[in-house]
Amino acid sequence: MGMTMSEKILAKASCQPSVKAGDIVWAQVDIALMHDLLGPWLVDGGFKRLGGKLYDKEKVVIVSDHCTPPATVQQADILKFTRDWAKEQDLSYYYEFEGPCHQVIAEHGHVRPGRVILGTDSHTCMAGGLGAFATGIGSTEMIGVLLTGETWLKVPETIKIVWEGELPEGVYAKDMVLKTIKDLGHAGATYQALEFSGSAIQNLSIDERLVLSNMAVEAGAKTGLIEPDEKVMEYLRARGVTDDIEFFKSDEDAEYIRTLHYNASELEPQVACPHEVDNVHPVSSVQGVKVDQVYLGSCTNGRINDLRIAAKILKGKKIAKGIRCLVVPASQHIWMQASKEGILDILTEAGCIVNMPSCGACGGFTSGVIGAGEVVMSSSNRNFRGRMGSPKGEVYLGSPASVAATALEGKITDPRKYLLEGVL
Ligand SMILES: CC(C)[C@H](C(=O)O)[C@@H](O)C(=O)O
Ligand code: SF4
Repeated sequence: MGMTMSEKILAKASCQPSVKAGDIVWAQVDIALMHDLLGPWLVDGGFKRLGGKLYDKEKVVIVSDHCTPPATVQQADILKFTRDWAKEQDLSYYYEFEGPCHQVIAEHGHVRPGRVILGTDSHTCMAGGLGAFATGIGSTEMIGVLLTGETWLKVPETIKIVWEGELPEGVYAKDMVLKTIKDLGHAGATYQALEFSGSAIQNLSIDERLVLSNMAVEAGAKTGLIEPDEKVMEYLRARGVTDDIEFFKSDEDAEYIRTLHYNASELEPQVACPHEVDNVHPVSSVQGVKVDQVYLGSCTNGRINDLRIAAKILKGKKIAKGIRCLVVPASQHIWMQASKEGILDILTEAGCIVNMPSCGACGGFTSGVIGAGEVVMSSSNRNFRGRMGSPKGEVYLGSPASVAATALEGKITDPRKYLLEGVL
């Protein structure tokens, strides 16, 4: 019997010729990722009581992103603790004020096909878009990883998600993943891996593939993998990775617990309505809902391609009166690129506020929180009650194009209206 990508990576990580779904393995961890909010200040006590010696200072990566820039003294204290801890442990890789951790570790070449990446953040699964087995763990579990470089994992069953055909203009990876989550349900893939495949996936840029993997956890999945290809190598080479890299691909006769088939050419823009990510409807049935704020950013959809799409829609126009449009590039690198391309000027002239790369507004941690009764259209990955502030607020999720079109009209709007002349 053949093996899936997850099975192959976990066989390698546990030094076995083969493993199958359901096996419990001791896996060696290639990258242990922590961020400020769920990092050192939580693990330090247990870590020190158990010896306090890191398994490998080259493999532990910390990114301060959730408390940046700090809005309260408590956040400033957490940030300081994190920074001091990274210094005390003499870590080779500590990043702060650069953007959300998942984007930052991808840009710095820490994410590579075949690696096992465990992080104290649920969206660690984003690294699956580059072919890594990546998943979120709790801070307590992280203590064991920091000390030993290993942890036990149950090899997940895999659900295959096949997208064939060509995406129509104005429809993006975000719409694909929202549709997939709608069908799976927000707990429909619990402890299972998603594997995205098919011609529509192969045709996606790396930036777009990362959107799919990022949101795998919103269906409860352990991870969301995409078979690596030459595009992945180009992405890594552009980020200074020169090593030879082994690709782990699923065998033809690998066993899947379930397969879902989709035709991308039939898809229309999708919107997740409050307060669950699987409460997804085509934009045509949600349009007209009035918003107070739009948010374009996050590790899900704050990359350069996302900002380019928004700039295309907003160029030479003004956002609707009375609403706020927060734009947060997903990293400093993306900020600089957007600045070079004149995108930040276009967005600012349209009336948007461009904030520094951070998790701050995505989860209502440091900025952009909403009050009772306020409504947001967001390009992020979660719309849980209270996600961006008041539990009496409402968050809708859509693609960057849907977010930009909504900013123009002040109400949820089909982006194809601005991208395709004469179609709507
Ligand atoms: C703060 C943390 C619990 C969280 C996560 O793990 O995903 C955050 O990054 C998010 O997106 O909600
Ligand atoms: S989902 Fe938002 S809060 Fe969570 S890591 Fe990504 S940008 Fe940060």
